[in-house]
Amino acid sequence: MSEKIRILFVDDEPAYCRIFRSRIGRDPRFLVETAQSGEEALLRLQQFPADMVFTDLQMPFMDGIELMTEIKNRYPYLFVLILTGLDSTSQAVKAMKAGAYDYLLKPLDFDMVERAIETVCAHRSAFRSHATPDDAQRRGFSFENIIGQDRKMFEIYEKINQVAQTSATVLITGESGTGKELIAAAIHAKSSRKDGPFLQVNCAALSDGLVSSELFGHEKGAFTGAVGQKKGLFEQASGGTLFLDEIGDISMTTQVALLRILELGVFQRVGGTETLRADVRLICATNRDLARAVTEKQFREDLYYRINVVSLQAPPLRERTSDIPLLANYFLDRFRALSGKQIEGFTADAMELLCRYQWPGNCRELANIVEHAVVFSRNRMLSPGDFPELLRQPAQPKSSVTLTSPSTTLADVEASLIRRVLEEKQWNLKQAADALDIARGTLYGKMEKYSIRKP
Ligand SMILES: Nc1ncnc2c1ncn2[C@@H]1O[C@H](COP(=O)(O)OP(=O)(O)OP(=O)(O)O)[C@@H](O)[C@H]1O
Repeated sequence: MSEKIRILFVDDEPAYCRIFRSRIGRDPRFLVETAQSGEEALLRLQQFPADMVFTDLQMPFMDGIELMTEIKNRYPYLFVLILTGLDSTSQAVKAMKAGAYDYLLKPLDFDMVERAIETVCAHRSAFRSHATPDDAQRRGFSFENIIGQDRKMFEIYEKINQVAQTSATVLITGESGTGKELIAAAIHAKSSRKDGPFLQVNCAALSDGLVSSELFGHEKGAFTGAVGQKKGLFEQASGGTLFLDEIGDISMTTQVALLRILELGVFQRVGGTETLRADVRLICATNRDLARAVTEKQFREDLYYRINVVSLQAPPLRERTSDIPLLANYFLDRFRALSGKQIEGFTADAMELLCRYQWPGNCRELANIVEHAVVFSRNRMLSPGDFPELLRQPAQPKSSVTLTSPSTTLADVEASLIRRVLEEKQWNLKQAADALDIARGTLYGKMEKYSIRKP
């Protein structure tokens, strides 16, 4: 570790700042700065390019979560760790959901602090490999073109590193737009086959007949239009990796042929008799529930087990909201460069909007929305008005829960009632709490619990 690790410690108690500085700052590997409020921390960060921030949760004015949100907006690549007392662990959970890397209990155990710093450093350096000078400020968050610093993503990176060393067939599952193709490309790039080809095919985009000929090739005259011999992807990808996207959509006939390749390592071109040997690492992806397709007899069970030797699940974006600012800025950089516009960033409101939206189309949808905003915005900062109305709509119309629906739970009803009363009271918390006959703190807690926010 040649460079010193820069740590900003934020706590409104000066004594805590002193202790932290003297205990952690005496380690030659670390450089420590302290701040006694969220506002001071933000000022400090302008001069002190920290690698990580430790912040107390409860502070007057700007609390730890507000500070973290602001930091994530301005410096999406920064790791934030939250310090909390035993009495406020529920807040710590909230902080984790809002993107904290970890939380530590107060009074601080400095061995734990050191371990936390070392874990952050390990993650940073393990995934730093592809940083270019332009990426400098995003050190550690790009892993083979995959952007993300949520824990779930680090788990993916670790798994990619592990499976890349083997030749096992990998099944990547996850909703559309979660980056399955990037993960497949990363496995290839990290593997010993990296100098060989990486080819991919979207099975859903091809008709049944075409999939077979695309994968295995065909002989001249094998079918109408087969005017010459054609090598399939299994031959073209020899020595490399073949990525079969939307594997759940292939026909039973193709499933049998694939099974043969996986079991015996051989195949034949369509219309051919020659048995060819495949030297290809196979990575498959699907956004379908393949296990279910197996039970419904739409997918062969034996093939399912063959392709599912190692499985990797790409998390949906709504489950790693802490990555939204990072990704939004990444896409902004990309499209700003293409458009030549001088857009500086996102307003806080705009970022909040992006972080609150559910992203059914995941990273692809985020990329599209940022691109659209960059193309059409006339402002230096992207603001809520630059984004589609869709983002401003509440996730679900919770205020209209059908009480007779068998799936309605007590929590649904409570959330619905709270939302309705808040709307009636124009989001005046005191009046709403009075109307519901609960304390304002309780109302606030329930709003947190059900993610109810003023639109
Ligand atoms: N973690 C990420 N970092 C950077 N870009 C991402 C990330 N995840 C997805 N993207 C971008 O989002 C788009 C969709 O990603 P990708 O094609 O890998 O998703 P997918 O899961 O394979 O989708 P589908 O199931 O629809 O094929 C691409 O432009 C990709 O570059």
